[in-house]
Amino acid sequence: MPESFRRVPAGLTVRAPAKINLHLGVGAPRPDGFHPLETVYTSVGLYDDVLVRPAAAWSLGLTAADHVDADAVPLDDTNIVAAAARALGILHDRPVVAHVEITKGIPVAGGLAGGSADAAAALVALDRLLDLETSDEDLLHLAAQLGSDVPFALYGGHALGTGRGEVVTPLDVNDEPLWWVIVPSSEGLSTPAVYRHFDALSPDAPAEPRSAEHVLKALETGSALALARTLFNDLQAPAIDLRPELGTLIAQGEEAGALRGIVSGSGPTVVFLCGSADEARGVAGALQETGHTALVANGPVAGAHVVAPPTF
Ligand SMILES: C[C@](O)(CO)[C@H](O)COP(=O)(O)OP(=O)(O)OC[C@H]1O[C@@H](n2ccc(N)nc2=O)[C@H](O)[C@@H]1O
Ligand SMILES: Nc1ncnc2c1ncn2[C@@H]1O[C@H](COP(=O)(O)OP(=O)(O)OP(=O)(O)O)[C@@H](O)[C@H]1O
Repeated sequence: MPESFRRVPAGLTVRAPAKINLHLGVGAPRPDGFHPLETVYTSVGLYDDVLVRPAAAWSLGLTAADHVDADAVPLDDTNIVAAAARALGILHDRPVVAHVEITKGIPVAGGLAGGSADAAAALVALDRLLDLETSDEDLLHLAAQLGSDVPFALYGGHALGTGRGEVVTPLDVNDEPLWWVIVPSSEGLSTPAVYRHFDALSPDAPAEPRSAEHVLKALETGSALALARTLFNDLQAPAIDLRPELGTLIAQGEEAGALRGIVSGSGPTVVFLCGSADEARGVAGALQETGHTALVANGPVAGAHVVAPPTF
């Protein structure tokens, strides 16, 4: 092939999903301030995309869906995507620069790990763009440095999380699709603030977090109803104490036909597990009529993955 026909790929897009904690058991804080967790993560089809293009200097842009508060995302060095680029640069001892464009579908500070999804997507995208050939082990290590939820965003699927949430073991369980209605709030909640409120409300929390055994058994059956009965979140009580309207919302969605409603992670997003796609659409419609944003999504879905072929 003549040299003039050889084109250098101009960019690629990596997509990463939101997460929901099917079980979130939280223990008393460790000496480093983090809380020991036993959690069961699942990924859902609500995504952020990270597009990277070759560039001589670092730049970061953002486009956001209507239900996402774009103003709440910093575009300076404090963006977790910039931190991901710095971490890759340190590992490979070279500058990691690119033009990066985040397209956000995951609400900000919503308990759905949107920033973590961006970090995981950026690690994969920048690694590919710059041919860094980072090993999976190193990617997971960098992910854990960036945040407790970031390793799971690389895996997707269903997984057990231990440690502070960063030790992820993929679960080989029934992959029947689960149907969710996701109801974000217009204002986010700070994850550290919700953990601090957990400490204030539960001064005698046991060192060991509550076991995920019931959710794990229910997942094996593939029954959404069995799973609904076992959903559990230790951060729900502090999140509702900070935002009492979340309790009302949960009751409203359950009355509208959801099998169960629960606060997602540190909140304030509430997620409703439904029996089918039709039931999810019905619950979403009922909540939309009362003025809520209600998104229908299913899962589990893949973790961070390339979605667009290189553009030329
Ligand atoms: C609530 C969850 O989303 C459940 O999966 C996660 O535990 C939060 O994970 P994340 O946002 O990736 O959290 P990180 O960025 O690692 O930590 C942010 C802050 O949350 C608190 N934090 C987080 C994880 C953990 N196991 N214990 C904590 O106390 C700490 O105050 C920490 O400074
Ligand atoms: N790329 C990013 N996307 C969203 N927020 C970011 C990003 N980079 C930095 N941030 C900051 O991180 C904070 C938390 O955002 P994020 O959306 O990850 O919260 P979350 O979904 O509650 O996370 P988690 O469920 O992991 O606790 C935001 O308020 C924002 O200031």
